[in-house]
Amino acid sequence: MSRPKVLVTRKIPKVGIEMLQRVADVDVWPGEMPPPRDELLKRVAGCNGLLSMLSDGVDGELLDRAGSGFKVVSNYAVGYNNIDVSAAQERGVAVGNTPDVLTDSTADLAVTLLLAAARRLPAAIENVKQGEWKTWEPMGFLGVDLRGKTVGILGMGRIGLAVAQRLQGGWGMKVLYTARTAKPDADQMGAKHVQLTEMLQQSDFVSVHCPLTDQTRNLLDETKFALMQPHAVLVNTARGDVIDQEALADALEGGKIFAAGLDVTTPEPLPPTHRLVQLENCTIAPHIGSASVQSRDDMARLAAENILAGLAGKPLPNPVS
Ligand SMILES: NC(=O)C1=CN([C@@H]2O[C@H](COP(=O)(O)OP(=O)(O)OC[C@H]3O[C@@H](n4cnc5c(N)ncnc54)[C@H](O)[C@@H]3O)[C@@H](O)[C@H]2O)C=CC1
Ligand SMILES: O=C(O)C(=O)CO
Repeated sequence: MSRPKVLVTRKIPKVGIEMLQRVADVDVWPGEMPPPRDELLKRVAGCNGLLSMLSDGVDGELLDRAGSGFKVVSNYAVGYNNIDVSAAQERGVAVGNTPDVLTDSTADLAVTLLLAAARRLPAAIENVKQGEWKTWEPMGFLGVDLRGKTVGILGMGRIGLAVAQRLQGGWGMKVLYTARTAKPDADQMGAKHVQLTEMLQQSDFVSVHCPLTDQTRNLLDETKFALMQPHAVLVNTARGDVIDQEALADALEGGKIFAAGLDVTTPEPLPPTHRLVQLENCTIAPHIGSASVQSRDDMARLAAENILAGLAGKPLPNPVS
């Protein structure tokens, strides 16, 4: 009997590739850049499984191109807004992701961005690099403190909760959160479930952790920035499209908020000429939330486990629906 075929759209840690190679013929796209769409469609034809990245659009066209033997898509990410899950379900294709194993690394990065933005660290570092550090400056690089302040968590899931725990435990911060329903884990730590408007009005820091969906696209727009406090710091490690990027740049430029720390943007990558990159009060990382050796190895393992289960016609260990 011939071995199944699996396409992996970028190099991932070898633990995942080796797991797949034990049962399947594995085609790993060799490029550092994502495969262009036509190449992706060409390579997926005749495959039985696809290990995809968050930048690969997995839609009806791709699933049809894969053919009738196609069984499973496993995203190398917890977020799966790049996958048309309904289209997969209609075709009997299972979809999986990699939750939990990247929660701590992403929460750590959110707190890092929050601190860096609050203390204007990138601008201060740039000052040293440019040889502009002349003396101890009483009024230089004044930032905002965290102790006892209020953080609003938009999307109190796994990562949102981990961020809330860090900020409450480390800096005694009061936690507000929005969610469609109250979250027992959050309520247990004393976090308060509120409406988005109240959260934005009352928070000194806002950290975004909801998935990108039709409901959350551009959720933070000009009207929402108008509610925020001028000393507020906004952090986004979820998806760029949850925030209207032009409205964010306006808010940062116009002093409607103090600073932002972003791990995700629209577009990605963000060109160096983009308004947000030019702003001194906008700290941007190139989507590295889960980029620790441990998390990326674990993601590879989980993503491969999903593929192996899907090929065997078994329920995926980490299915999305
Ligand atoms: N920057 C990075 O490298 C990473 C980014 N992510 C992003 O973070 C997101 C969250 O990941 P997890 O915490 O593991 O997911 P999760 O599913 O555990 O948490 C998301 C939470 O958002 C809530 N939510 C959904 N719609 C909402 C809305 N309209 N308003 C308020 N809350 C809403 C959900 O109920 C859920 O509690 C992912 O979907 C992904 O986009 C995740 C990992 C790494
Ligand atoms: O997992 C995700 O959703 C990411 O954005 C990258 O790990």
